[in-house]
Amino acid sequence: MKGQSLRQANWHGHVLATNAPHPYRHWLTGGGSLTAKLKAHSDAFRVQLLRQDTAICLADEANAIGYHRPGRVWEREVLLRCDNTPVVFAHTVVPMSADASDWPLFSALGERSLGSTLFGDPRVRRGELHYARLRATHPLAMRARAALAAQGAEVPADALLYARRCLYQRREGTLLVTEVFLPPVLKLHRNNVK
Ligand SMILES: C=C(O[C@@H]1C=C(C(=O)O)C=C[C@H]1O)C(=O)O
Repeated sequence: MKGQSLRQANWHGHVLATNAPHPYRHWLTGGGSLTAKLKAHSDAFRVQLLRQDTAICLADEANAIGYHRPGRVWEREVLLRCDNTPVVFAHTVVPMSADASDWPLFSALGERSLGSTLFGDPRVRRGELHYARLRATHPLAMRARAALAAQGAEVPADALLYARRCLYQRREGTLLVTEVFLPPVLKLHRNNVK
């Protein structure tokens, strides 16, 4: 959809135009694992687990995971850190109907990257990437800001937060990953080591 730029977060089919200049394009687009990409742009990569428990999914993600209305899911939230700087707030939800055979490693991930279990598993199918600019009041924008504030780091009040979302499927299971990119990600540079 040429020319269509990023739109406000309601996720429905907003495709990042391939030609529109966008500071976050490098991070919002592209296949492959975000973990791998972040590792290539830092000397030290870490997943900081914030929470992994059951929760009620967000209103704008219920439909994407096959729920008719917001309902209980397994929820995982992490900060991805490059050289100890938080650069992504990631939020993943899995329907409660999923069983261990659908996502065998999900429940015990800890601070291992989810991506390390998704990419390279031939049974995992990755859906389309959807993009959004999150309103300041979007729950994930607020949670990202709160997570950073709890770490003593601030996201400038006027900073626009851009996110992408992708549905993964494996056997009968679905898993929805939302990655909120934090302004410091723009300062990363590809390292020459790898
Ligand atoms: C899906 C990936 O896994 C990353 C790691 C996550 C985690 O550990 O919870 C969540 C989202 C991703 O940014 C990836 O590396 O592409």
